[in-house]
Amino acid sequence: MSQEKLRIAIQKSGRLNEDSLKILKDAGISIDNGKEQLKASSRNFPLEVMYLRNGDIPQYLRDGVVDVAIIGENVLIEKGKDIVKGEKLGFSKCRVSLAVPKSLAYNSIEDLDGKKIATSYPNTVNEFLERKGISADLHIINGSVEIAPNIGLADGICDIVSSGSTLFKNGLKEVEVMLKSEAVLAISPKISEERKAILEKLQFRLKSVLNARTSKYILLNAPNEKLYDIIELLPGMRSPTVLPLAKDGWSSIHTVINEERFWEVIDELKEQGAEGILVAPIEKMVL
Ligand SMILES: Nc1ncnc2c1ncn2[C@@H]1O[C@H](COP(=O)(O)OP(=O)(O)OP(=O)(O)O)[C@@H](O)[C@H]1O
Ligand SMILES: O=P(O)(O)OC[C@H]1O[C@H](OP(=O)(O)OP(=O)(O)O)[C@H](O)[C@@H]1O
Ligand SMILES: [Mg+2]
Repeated sequence: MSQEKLRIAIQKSGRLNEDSLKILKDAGISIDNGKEQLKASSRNFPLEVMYLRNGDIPQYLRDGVVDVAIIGENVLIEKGKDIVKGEKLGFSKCRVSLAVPKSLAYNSIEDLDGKKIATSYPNTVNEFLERKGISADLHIINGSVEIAPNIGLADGICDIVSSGSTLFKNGLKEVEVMLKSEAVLAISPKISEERKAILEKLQFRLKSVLNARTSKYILLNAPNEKLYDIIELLPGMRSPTVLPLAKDGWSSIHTVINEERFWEVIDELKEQGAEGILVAPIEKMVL
């Protein structure tokens, strides 16, 4: 059997680390994780894990030192345009935005012309401003960007926003959303054919986990005369399963539904006479 292993980069510590390891675990991949180790192997999947800084990962992918990575899409946009973007992984959702002090009157992007902007994402800001025909003076810093206007370092900032609480605490307001981001799989342009075959297996497993995370298995009881109205609200993977109940004139309907869709139709289901609605998580979903 081939000894070939796929090398994956995971953020060493920070916002992506835990969810990245969790998605691999949910995909049935066990990683022997000595806390201080920078490298680890899976015992049940041909995978070698390298723990790296998120910001360094594009370069490692470019050089082919790692084959694949879990990384914030915003980092790829900033410094990994040549890296292949794979599946979106549904966690670490955020946006990259421009913000200015609350007290500043802001009407349009033109208000930033000639101003000083502090950021860790110079390429993203430059591209955005260029598209808008605006030129600004960028001040590149690596962290605590939101404090810059308060200490007289810049007129505005560009940084990651999620809940908005960091902006709020620093007396800033979000004025332009430049892009939206979440964790993605990123693939080295130098990956070998042999490792690509392992990657395809990994992608298949990740897709099954992601499908399962966004879907629910639902069971409900319905009076037979309402069966078809209820089924219409619940398109299943192929079609819902209908089983007769011991009680005459009633059936049980089982189906798989996107969780958001479930909340959209719940009131209608009840109006149509659905009872005893159970919603259960799905562990894996192979389509
Ligand atoms: N507040 C947030 N909410 C949601 N996602 C976020 C948030 N902040 C950052 N992210 C996402 O998580 C990624 C990692 O962020 P984190 O702050 O842990 O690391 P970093 O400082 O950008 O990178 P490095 O690993 O190089 O130190 C970011 O690139 C972004 O995609
Ligand atoms: O809108 P919010 O929910 O407040 O999140 C946004 C903040 O989160 C990130 O910083 P992080 O906490 O990762 O700290 P860091 O500067 O050490 O990366 C980002 O750089 C913002 O400062
Ligand atoms: Mg951060």
